[in-house]
Amino acid sequence: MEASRGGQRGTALAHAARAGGPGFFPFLTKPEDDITLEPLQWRDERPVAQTQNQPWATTPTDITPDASFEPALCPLLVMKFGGTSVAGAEAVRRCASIVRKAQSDRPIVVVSAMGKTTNALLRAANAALESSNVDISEIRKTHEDALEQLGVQMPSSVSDLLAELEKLLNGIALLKEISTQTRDRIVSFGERLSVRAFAAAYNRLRESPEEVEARAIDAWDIGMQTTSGSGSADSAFTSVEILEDASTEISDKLSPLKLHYSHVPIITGYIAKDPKGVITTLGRDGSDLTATVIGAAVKASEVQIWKDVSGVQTTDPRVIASAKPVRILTFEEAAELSTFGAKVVHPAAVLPAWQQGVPMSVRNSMAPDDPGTRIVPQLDDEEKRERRVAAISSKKDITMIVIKSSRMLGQHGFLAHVFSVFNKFAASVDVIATSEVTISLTLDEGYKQVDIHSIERELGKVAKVSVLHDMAMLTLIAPKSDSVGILRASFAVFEDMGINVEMVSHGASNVNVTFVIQGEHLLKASQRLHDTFFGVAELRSAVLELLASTKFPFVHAAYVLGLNGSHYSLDTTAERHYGIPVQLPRLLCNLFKLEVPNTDFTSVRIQKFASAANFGGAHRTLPVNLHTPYFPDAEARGSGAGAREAPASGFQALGWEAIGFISPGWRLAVFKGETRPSPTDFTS
Ligand SMILES: Nc1ncnc2c1ncn2[C@@H]1O[C@H](COP(=O)(O)OP(=O)(O)O)[C@@H](O)[C@H]1O
Ligand SMILES: N[C@@H](CC(=O)OP(=O)(O)O)C(=O)O
Repeated sequence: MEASRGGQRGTALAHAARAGGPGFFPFLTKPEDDITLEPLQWRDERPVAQTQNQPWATTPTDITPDASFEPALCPLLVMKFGGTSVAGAEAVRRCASIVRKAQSDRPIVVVSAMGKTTNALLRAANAALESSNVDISEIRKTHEDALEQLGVQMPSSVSDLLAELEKLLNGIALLKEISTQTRDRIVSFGERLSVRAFAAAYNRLRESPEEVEARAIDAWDIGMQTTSGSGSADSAFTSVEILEDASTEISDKLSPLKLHYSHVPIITGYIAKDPKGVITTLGRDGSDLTATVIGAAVKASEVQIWKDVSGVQTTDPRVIASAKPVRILTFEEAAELSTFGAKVVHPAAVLPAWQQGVPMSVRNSMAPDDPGTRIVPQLDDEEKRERRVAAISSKKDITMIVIKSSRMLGQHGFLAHVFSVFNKFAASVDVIATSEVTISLTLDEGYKQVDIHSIERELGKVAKVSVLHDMAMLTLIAPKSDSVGILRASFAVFEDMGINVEMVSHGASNVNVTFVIQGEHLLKASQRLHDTFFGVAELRSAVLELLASTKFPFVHAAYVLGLNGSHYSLDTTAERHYGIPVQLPRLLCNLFKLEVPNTDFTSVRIQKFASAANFGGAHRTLPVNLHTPYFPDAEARGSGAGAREAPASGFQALGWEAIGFISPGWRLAVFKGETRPSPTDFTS
């Protein structure tokens, strides 16, 4: 946590947190309730791999060995490298050396297609279909160049695969048709090529013949079997499911490595076969699912998802540059985050690891020493205290359907009928709200093509139906226990921006609040919400930094500024008075606005604790602190006695509403309404 970053600042943050809230204004925040999570089978008896890749892992001595655990069996570590992490020779070499360093943890490696190869394969298939143009030069070049730059001779398996791919595309060009199964077969080449290149790169790094060799493996050869069907070309959706028995077979195939780590398996992500031997895919970004299914099957010490970002960020860093890393998430939070649009892990991938209690992490292959994000069953108490909003995710291309019917009034079966229509057209509903006569719900069109017209026509027989296209969903991953403050702060943002919230889903999940708004507002609203929930920590640090570095020649340091809407009327005296850094009141004011939106407090004042003595009674001060209430009564003011305990009512009688504290020794005074204290109220 940030508290460990430095002396005064650290203490202050820890102190503020202890005072009962995550922010500077603990007197205005409600104490946090516990987050309740689904019960999990947490296998803490398993040995945990111990490497520099897992700085948080418990030491083996912390672990009580399970009597049923075969001592000679050592756990395996699953490491998945996404396409962005293996986009070229340099990237592949970097990842191979990350794996090599983790060798003592017996890694099982899962690799995606290099860079954007899956997209290139889909383009090649379309070109063959639509213009009989067979061209694999882009795909060939990606792999040939990488191997050449790695100083590796082209493995015959790679040239064989390229030849097979070309043949397949020629077939499509000739027949002028492509089934979804054939399309899955075409995209499977991406992963089949990349594991062979990765294994070759790994073996090139080996320094002695004793060092274990890497072996490229197609996932179906270790038992990755699904039902029949196909994956979507452009979304995480797939119609296939991994067969229940797959887990036993995967375990049978890979568990011998626990006893004798004979080779580094480099396994294709994303692809599988059905029982008839037809190639299937797990949906776009499906390699994460391959990794967690393997991790769960072998009860891995951890499943690491290596990407090109330092773990999960507070929001998509490509969209909002000020996104920050999230250090820890619960499985539940990670699952909600990816289901509601964050490209963190494949939406289905968290579940297998969660069910088996196998910890996960999201790491950065460009910065392997960065701890990234840990995904764990539960937060500890301190982490819970610090948690407000963990992250924000969003989805565009959402369709909202509003179904109005008086038939709903007091009737049963109406909802069942509505859902039967969605079922008939295989449309999956995301968010839903109902009233006596209206049902509002959203469909994610980006996820899966849905025949909206037919749904509309069918529902139109029993109700008035409106379809709103181009809607967007903004989801805050935040504990339900803190939802009042979060909803208040979010609505303040929407109100300020004049954005209509069409639908809110809150309470259905322990950890998420979802707003449906018009798509055109998405970017700006995400930015503002992100500033609201994640600008605070930065501001807090900046304020404390300034306070720490400010030498107050006069211990009593004020000043006052307006908080009128977005206009800050910085007090003109601030710069001259008491050496207060000119940016401090503004920072403080911004911080206050973020933490306590919709406030009608009009001024903020900072002061040094118990300062009166230093003035020898020559000034007046109001060192009031709601947590340790002090109040200068009439006699005390100007007496030099400084802080005296007094009832807050006296304070309010002056029209001054509240005072909190910033850090030990510093107080923050906040004044309400039109009362604007004059500097003479504070100084002699
Ligand atoms: N909340 C988030 N945290 C981290 N990355 C995110 C988030 N939302 C979106 N992303 C994006 O996801 C990208 C990584 O996804 P992707 O390119 O599919 O990785 P990979 O190829 O490793 O699976 C990041 O570069 C980042 O821009
Ligand atoms: N190659 C597949 C599967 C995958 O998981 O890729 P990545 O790990 O790069 O998201 C895709 O592009 O969808």
